[in-house]
Amino acid sequence: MAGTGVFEEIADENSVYKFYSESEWRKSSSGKSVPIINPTTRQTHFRVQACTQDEVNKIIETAKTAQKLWAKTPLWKRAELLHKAAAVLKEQKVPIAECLVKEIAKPAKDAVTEVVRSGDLVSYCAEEGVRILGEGKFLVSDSFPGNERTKYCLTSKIPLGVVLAIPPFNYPVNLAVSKIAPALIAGNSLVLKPPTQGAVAALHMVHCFHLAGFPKGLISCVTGKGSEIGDFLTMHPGVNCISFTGGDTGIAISKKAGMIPLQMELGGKDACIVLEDADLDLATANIVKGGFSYSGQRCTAVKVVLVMESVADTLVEKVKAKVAKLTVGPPEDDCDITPVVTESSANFIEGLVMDAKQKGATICQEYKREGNLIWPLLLDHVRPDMRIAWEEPFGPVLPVIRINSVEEGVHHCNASNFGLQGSVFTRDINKAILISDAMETGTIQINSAPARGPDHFPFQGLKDSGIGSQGITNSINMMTKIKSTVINLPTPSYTMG
Ligand SMILES: NC(=O)C1=CN([C@@H]2O[C@H](COP(=O)(O)OP(=O)(O)OC[C@H]3O[C@@H](n4cnc5c(N)ncnc54)[C@H](OP(=O)(O)O)[C@@H]3O)[C@@H](O)[C@H]2O)C=CC1
Ligand SMILES: O=C(O)[C@H](O)COP(=O)(O)O
Repeated sequence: MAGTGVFEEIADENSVYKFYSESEWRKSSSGKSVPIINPTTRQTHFRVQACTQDEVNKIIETAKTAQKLWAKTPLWKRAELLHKAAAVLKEQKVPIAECLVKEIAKPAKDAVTEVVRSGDLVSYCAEEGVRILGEGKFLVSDSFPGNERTKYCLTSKIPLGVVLAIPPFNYPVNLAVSKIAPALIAGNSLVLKPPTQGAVAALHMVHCFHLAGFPKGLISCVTGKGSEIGDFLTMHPGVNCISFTGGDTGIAISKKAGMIPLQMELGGKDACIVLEDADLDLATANIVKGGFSYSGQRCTAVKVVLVMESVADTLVEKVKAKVAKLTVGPPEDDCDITPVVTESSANFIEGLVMDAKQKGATICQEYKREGNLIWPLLLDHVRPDMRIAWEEPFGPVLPVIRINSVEEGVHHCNASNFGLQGSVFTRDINKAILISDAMETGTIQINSAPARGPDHFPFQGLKDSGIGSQGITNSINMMTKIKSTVINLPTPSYTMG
């Protein structure tokens, strides 16, 4: 149960969750709180502190001081603490998962999986950090024209300072630790601003790091609405790096942030191209899993199917049959399709469906909605003049566009503003490689649905889908800077010479 057991101290007497600063759980001096609406009941389920700008200033000041000491902490000790945090996180998977169920309507089993995956991510990050941060480069000067061998250059990776982490609602724990763990192992301090929906699960996760015993001020968590404190945080002169996952907000942040490294993982319109020679059962299974798991609220969800006309009828029939078997209902019952995160999301999704219906798309199932719960829907014969051909619903609604050539499919994919992932189903590996090379996205999956994981794989988006690359190794590298030390010799020196 939230706010009990080891988590007792993180909520106040009115069950308002506190924010985390200087290794203590605190109430905001604003005296205000932000409600978290349960997507299923549409009632306020939790409240978190609405932090003030002064509290943010204090947190960043403390983070700066803490980072200086942390950078002097041996790498193996940093790793040891991360391993401890990972263990506590996994031990506490049940209460944290309960929060995910109530705050973001994540199906019960997936909620537990998110927490366990997060613990594994933290441990892997500790191990990877020990390996890659312990290595540097050694360069000699005589490889560049005109130089003798008089200079030895040693490079190492140094921390950036204070890293600001802003994850989205759909993975408030996993996409938080995917920023926290690399930042910490690399010697940075970390300020987390969790999504409002998902903030309480994130606060529980932060408490696991607290219980692991990280030094005072190294990790902080500030809560409040992104629209109210977001700009203050992202434009704060004390922040040295921003790692953000979310929607278009990230584009706005990248325009406002100062001259600091940015890691942005934004939206996607992941296309799934199905060729005539595809294994249609395999494609069907992946389209349904990829399109409808967590009700389509994944940046890597299959968001448009581009199928060759000759196999389209068969594929659509197979997908329809599988969609009919999806269970729909509350996350507590571990249903496949659960309410989408907010009423405004549900309204947005409905708008896309109505636009497509009005313009002549074939609605394969009856459109049904109760509150935030939208029944899974397949839209066939979608054309490029329909909004759903281009916009991401972030809901259980999947458009199918019938194509007459591979080029048509690749063209549709590349005409999108997004470029996160894509997938292609074919038995011809040569064709698959050519299509993969032609698709302008950060990753192409051959014969499988798009996915971020396993979490050590590089994960990146082109165009409006992001800046930089994630994945454990890339995130650690991104949260460091190269420093060189050059040894200048009085005379040229050649090994064995
Ligand atoms: N590429 C990827 O890896 C992923 C991309 N996404 C994309 O994210 C979107 C859905 O997630 P959602 O959480 O709604 O995305 P948002 O962009 O609305 O929010 C993401 C985070 O930004 C915060 N935020 C809001 N306004 C500001 C601001 N002005 N300054 C700083 N932070 C701010 C939010 O806080 P608050 O909740 O308080 O508003 C939240 O923590 C979809 O478009 C989806 O495609 C989602 C997951 C992964
Ligand atoms: O936020 C998202 O949607 C993810 O980054 C996708 O992760 P997944 O592919 O592992 O679900």
